[in-house]
Amino acid sequence: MLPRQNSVYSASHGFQPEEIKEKLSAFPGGSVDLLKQEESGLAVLTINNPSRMNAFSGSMMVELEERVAQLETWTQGKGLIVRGASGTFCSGSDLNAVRAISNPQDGMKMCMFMQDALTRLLRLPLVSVALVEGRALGGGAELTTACDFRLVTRDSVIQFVHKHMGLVPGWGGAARLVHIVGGRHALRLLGGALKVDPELGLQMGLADGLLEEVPDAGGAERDAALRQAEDWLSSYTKGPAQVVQATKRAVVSGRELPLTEALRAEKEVFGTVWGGPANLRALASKTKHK
Ligand SMILES: CCCC(=O)SCCNC(=O)CCNC(=O)[C@H](O)C(C)(C)COP(=O)(O)OP(=O)(O)OC[C@H]1O[C@@H](n2cnc3c(N)ncnc32)[C@H](O)[C@@H]1OP(=O)(O)O
Repeated sequence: MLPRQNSVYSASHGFQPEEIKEKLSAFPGGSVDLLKQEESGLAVLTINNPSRMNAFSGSMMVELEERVAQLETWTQGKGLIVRGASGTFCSGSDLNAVRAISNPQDGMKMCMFMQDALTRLLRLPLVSVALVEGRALGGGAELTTACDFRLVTRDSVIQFVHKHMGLVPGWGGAARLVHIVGGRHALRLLGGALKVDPELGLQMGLADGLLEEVPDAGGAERDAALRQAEDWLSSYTKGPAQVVQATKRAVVSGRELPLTEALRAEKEVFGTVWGGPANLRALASKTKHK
């Protein structure tokens, strides 16, 4: 199979996704649900395993990769919200599955598979937001870093508990955390397994916004958090999908590539919108930026 354009690993790194998918599928439970709203160009990805605080079973890891593949081909998409079901984000990998694949070979394969899926998630040409309600622990904390932004609710805690588990992040979370908060804060969060409440998250730059509390508790409050996240995201997803996607592509290049390569990549992206329909419309209407 040809390596995917946005993948981290290929066969030359010993990456055999089909093999690890088969192994992971032996640990079922829960689901990863994708709801695409064609009209608005917004999608909601829900990590859904409430009886285990939305921990990732093996089959959910496989489903996550499948949902990312679906989003990679969504030409009309503009934004993505990643959330957990039933008012909590995600408690990391399912410890029952982890125990069963705790040998080094399977651990490395699972690590490559999840790093690859989450890197492709972050590289999607969509503006992505993790809506963090309740707890985001271990791999759940890593998942929040695979989104462009993090919005948190008053009750939220993001905690890289890996050190307490005798681990370090294995889903790409350490590398991404350093990019988000810098090496010093990343070392504090990983080395101290600090509980990041909204205040600390905002102060360190891990959180991009605190959502308002809505007095009516329960299901209505959870929907209210989703509505608020959609409103927040809509400032960045206004306009044609082609322009939103081009903007995100230019940022991904700038974020990941050395300057000369990033500039060349930006030129390629620029070529996709220069003289395009949105550009011609703006020129014809003599847009003023007051
Ligand atoms: C590279 C990836 C690294 C990783 O992700 S390692 C995994 C890191 N995550 C953890 O260690 C989470 C361990 N769990 C906890 O700390 C607590 O369950 C947690 C999330 C704080 C919730 O506490 P409480 O609100 O008191 O609820 P509880 O403990 O009764 O949990 C409810 C049920 O959910 C289960 N659960 C929670 N997190 C899980 C997980 N990661 N894997 C498997 N099962 C998990 C928990 O065992 C309990 O199930 P049950 O009701 O006893 O059958």
